[in-house]
Amino acid sequence: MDSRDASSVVPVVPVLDSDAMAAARRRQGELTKPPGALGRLEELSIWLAGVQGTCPPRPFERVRAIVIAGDHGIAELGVSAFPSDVTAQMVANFAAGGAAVNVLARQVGAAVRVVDVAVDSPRPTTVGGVDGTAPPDRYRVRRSSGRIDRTDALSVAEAERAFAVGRLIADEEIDAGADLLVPGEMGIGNTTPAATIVALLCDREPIEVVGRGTGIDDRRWMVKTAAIRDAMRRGRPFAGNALSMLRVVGGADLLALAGLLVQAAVRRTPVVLDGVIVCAAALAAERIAPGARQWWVAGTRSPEPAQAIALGALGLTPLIDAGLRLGEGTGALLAVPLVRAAQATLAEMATFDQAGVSGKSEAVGGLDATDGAAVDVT
Ligand SMILES: O=C(O)c1ccc[n+]([C@@H]2O[C@H](COP(=O)([O-])O)[C@@H](O)[C@H]2O)c1
Ligand SMILES: Cc1cc2nc[nH]c2cc1C
Repeated sequence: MDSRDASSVVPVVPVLDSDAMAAARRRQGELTKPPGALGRLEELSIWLAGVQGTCPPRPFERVRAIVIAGDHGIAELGVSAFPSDVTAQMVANFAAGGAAVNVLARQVGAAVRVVDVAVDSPRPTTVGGVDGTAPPDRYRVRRSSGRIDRTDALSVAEAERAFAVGRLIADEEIDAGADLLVPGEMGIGNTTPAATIVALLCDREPIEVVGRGTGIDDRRWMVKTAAIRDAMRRGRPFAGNALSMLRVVGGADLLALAGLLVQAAVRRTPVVLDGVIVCAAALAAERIAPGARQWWVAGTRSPEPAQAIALGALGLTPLIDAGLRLGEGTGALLAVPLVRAAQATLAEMATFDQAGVSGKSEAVGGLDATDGAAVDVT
């Protein structure tokens, strides 16, 4: 996992289908609407053609929300408004179908899978596999990740395992037919390692990345900022190697998320990104497997400052900005109807020719068919 063995896990990421994207861009210009009038739906539809390799793109049939759960030793410092016990309690709530992610997944016809990679409990708190029949030990890396201000989050072996678990989850889901993945997470304290990773990868100060997480007061904010500072000091020597950095100042959940995001790209499967933790993992994943970001769309804007920094570095702009700061994949699930709308409009709208509508634009200033529409989403 350190520089000597990182090369063994650098996967090759395929590129989007540029012919399908060109066809989608052309078709957008022929549909019965002024050029660019469907705003971000147009750019999204072109991206969908690129990821599916076909124009028009197909409707999504199997959307999967995958909540990666893990605790963090740094929580014992008081960097969160809640105690670590809440992680396991929320995992039980996910299983019972009572959490926000369950409700929002039902709204968009997605199933929720919860994976305990490092919850602070003696035994795994979740069932295993796509259908809940695999041994949960297969996915569990350890009991809570280490306290990153003074120890490594994981050993080298644990980190390799966590990254492999994320890749395994993506493979299992895609093999079972998933055509759109929505990764989320649950873990008290996890905004601290997420902010640390973004600061190190984007060369920012702790004060620029620290956020209020679950809603901390000023006293906890100061403790959290100092924790990020101390963790950054430990992580800085690894800033050139994203895998090692996740091992030292991230955690099992962040590594599993990074593995899942990389493998989704390798398997040509689109992903909707959620809040600050998923985006921190995505930033690291793009460093591990350059080009992986082409396969992701940013679903939601989080008020956490590190998320905006991560997305800026990835060149991604969130589809919605509704003030969500829950995690679990909830913000990303809210964006799924927009992704579906992009597919449906490109696939189902009539062209000017078909509808007998005059398609010649008289816009002053020569409004271009690509204005506001065919922007490069990579
Ligand atoms: O997704 C986000 O941007 C987000 C922002 C703030 C908090 N969270 C969630 O809250 C937990 C982490 O917050 P904290 O304060 O314990 O670090 C974790 O379970 C996340 O899912 C998530
Ligand atoms: C109750 C609760 C639910 C959550 N879901 C994701 N992070 C969370 C943090 C808390 C505290």
